[in-house]
Amino acid sequence: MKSFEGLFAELTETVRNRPEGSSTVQRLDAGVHAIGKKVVEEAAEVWMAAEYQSKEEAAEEISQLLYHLQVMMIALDLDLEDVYAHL
Ligand SMILES: N=c1c2ncn([C@@H]3O[C@H](COP(=O)(O)OP(=O)(O)OP(=O)(O)O)[C@@H](O)[C@H]3O)c2ncn1[C@@H]1O[C@H](COP(=O)(O)O)[C@@H](O)[C@H]1O
Repeated sequence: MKSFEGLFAELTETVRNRPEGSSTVQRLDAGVHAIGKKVVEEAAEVWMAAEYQSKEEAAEEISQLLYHLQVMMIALDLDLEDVYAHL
């Protein structure tokens, strides 16, 4: 099973190698504004799933929000320690 750290390492590698067809590369190329919109959209989907859908659907939305937050971290050249320092 993938962890937060494992996904971040995978995305960092993906961005370094820029493989053909990577949606992560496309999202990063679209820039911070587009990534920010996706973060807000996924956060709203987490909220709606939490209130009106199943726990499993909420968990899936949360995983997608975590992914888009990691894309934002990479766009801003933040690493895990930069964020963990504030936890
Ligand atoms: N964990 C994720 C992940 N979570 C969410 N998403 C993206 O976020 C979208 C979910 O948003 P929505 O439900 O709003 O779907 P949508 O409306 O079709 O979204 P858009 O594609 O239009 O933005 C998915 O369709 C994916 O594009 C992810 N995309 C990639 N990953 C993982 O990231 C890694 C690298 O992926 P690639 O860059 O595609 O190789 C792989 O391990 C993937 O599993």
